[in-house]
Amino acid sequence: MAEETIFRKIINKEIPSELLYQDEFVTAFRDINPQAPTHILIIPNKLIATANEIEIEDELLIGKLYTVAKKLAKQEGIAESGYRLIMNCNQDGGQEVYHIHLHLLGGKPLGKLIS
Ligand SMILES: CCNC(=O)OC[C@H]1O[C@@H](n2cnc3c(=O)[nH]c(N)nc32)[C@H](O)[C@@H]1O
Repeated sequence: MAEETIFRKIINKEIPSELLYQDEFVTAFRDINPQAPTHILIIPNKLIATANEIEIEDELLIGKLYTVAKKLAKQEGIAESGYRLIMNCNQDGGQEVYHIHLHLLGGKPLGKLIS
């Protein structure tokens, strides 16, 4: 069984964070070390360690991360200007917290990721 991370404490509101969204399936909060004017993490309340652990029964849940991201992008006023959605997986992908999270980045030109 995958190990719980700091994100469990954020989901449970045991540590302070700016919760932007929470329902029974998904929680979203601002990144503690923002890499853009808008940098939000959107995570499933269910612990899934990495993208490699996403199973067929998680498909609707994963889709929900994107519909919450869309809502937040609109709320942040970056829907039209544009934003980036990233999920890192494991070491080479730069994953640091092993509870999958979708990064929503925007608020400035982000440039080409892979030129
Ligand atoms: C670097 C990309 N790879 C990755 O795994 O991202 C993990 C992301 O989670 C962020 N983060 C870590 N601890 C906390 C915390 O206690 N609170 C908050 N609000 N964000 C946190 C960290 O800044 C990083 O962007």
